[in-house]
Amino acid sequence: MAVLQSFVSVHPDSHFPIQNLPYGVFKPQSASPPRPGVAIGDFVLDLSEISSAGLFDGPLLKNSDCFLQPNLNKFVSLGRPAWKEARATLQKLLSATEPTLRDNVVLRQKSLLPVSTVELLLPVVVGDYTDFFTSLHHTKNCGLIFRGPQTPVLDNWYRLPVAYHGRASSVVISGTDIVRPRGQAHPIGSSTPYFGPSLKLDFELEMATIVGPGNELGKPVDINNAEDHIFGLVVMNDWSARDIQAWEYIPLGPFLGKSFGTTISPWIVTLEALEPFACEAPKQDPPPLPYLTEKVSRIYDISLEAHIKPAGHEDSGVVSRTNLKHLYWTLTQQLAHHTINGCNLRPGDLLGTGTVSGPEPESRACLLELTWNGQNAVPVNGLNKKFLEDGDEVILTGYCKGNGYTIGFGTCSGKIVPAAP
Ligand SMILES: O=C(O)/C=C/C(=O)CC(=O)CC(=O)O
Ligand SMILES: [Ca+2]
Ligand SMILES: [Mg+2]
Repeated sequence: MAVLQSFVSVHPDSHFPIQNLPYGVFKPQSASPPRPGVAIGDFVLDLSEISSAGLFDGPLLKNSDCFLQPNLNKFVSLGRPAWKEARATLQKLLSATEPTLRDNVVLRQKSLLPVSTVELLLPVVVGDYTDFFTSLHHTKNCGLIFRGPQTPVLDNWYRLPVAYHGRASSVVISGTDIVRPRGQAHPIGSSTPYFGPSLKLDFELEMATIVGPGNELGKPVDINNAEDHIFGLVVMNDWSARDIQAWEYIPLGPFLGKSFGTTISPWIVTLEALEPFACEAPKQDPPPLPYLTEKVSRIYDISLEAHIKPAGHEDSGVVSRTNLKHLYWTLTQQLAHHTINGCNLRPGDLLGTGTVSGPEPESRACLLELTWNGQNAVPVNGLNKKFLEDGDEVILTGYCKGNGYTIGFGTCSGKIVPAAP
């Protein structure tokens, strides 16, 4: 079957072919109001223009103002039938054989803008952010490093997707500088804690679910309907100060070692675009309780990479290659578990998967694991790196290789700048 093509020319390696159409929010100029868009090749299609031109003409979206909003929260709240209708409309409008937009010079000039000329913003207002801990490999390694060899993975971990409540106010868009946090730490062998800029600043390569329709307070989401609440995924960096974390986290879990910044990629890739890359989730032993047992248990085959561009360098070097399919708990189990006590999720909520470490040493997805808490160095462009230094930039990316096209997430990047004086 011929691969669907757009009239917009798309490089074969582009993350954004017509098969993808991820959603973001942008400003054409710094003074213009934010509006939703989809990425196509090196362009962004302005959905407020497409909506104002009356081209969302399907039954669910024809009278909707969801694309005239400064964020995607309203659109993601509408649910999968509306998402499918929007995707069908946009795939038709952008296809090589459809004249409506292709041959309308005025509308094309208004609505198709080179992405290099626009400012990308957070795609949703994130009301709440939760971070799970669902890679067995990451959990085992952190357990060995922080708690020693007795019981690196506790029994509860195999029975439920462990998580902590993160901080939504410091979720930032790719490209935002990250200020090195200051805090307390307690180096081994020292009797009093230290206060100052973190000496063990790290990244965590993760993905995150963007919640679509929420659930009412007191009404849990059934595991077999959980997918209806997932709009799509982004790549996420849960920046982590390991020295602050190690000293503060017992007994209540991560706090200031993580709440100083969390970066997400600008484009939300929908589950519809990821469908060809769904694969069977790993077998779970012991079997989960009924409320976590799915009729079909799936995850996605998404290659993930972490690169570091050291301060003063022109090029970046890869430090981790992993895959979302290594996770033990599925995205739907994470979401259903989050609501099982009656907790309500709301459109635009962000659910991090946790660090996506795989089984091989090169698939360890943070410096804590790669350097074994600073005991070893990782080579980056001829340098030996332990933790992040001021001026270092971390660039995360994710993609799925299709037959003749790539579905990608673009990049999720951030540069470390010196701590406040
Ligand atoms: O094992 C621990 O004490 C915690 C390790 C983490 O940093 C957990 C975390 O943020 C969740 C994750 O990314 O998997
Ligand atoms: Ca994390
Ligand atoms: Mg964080």
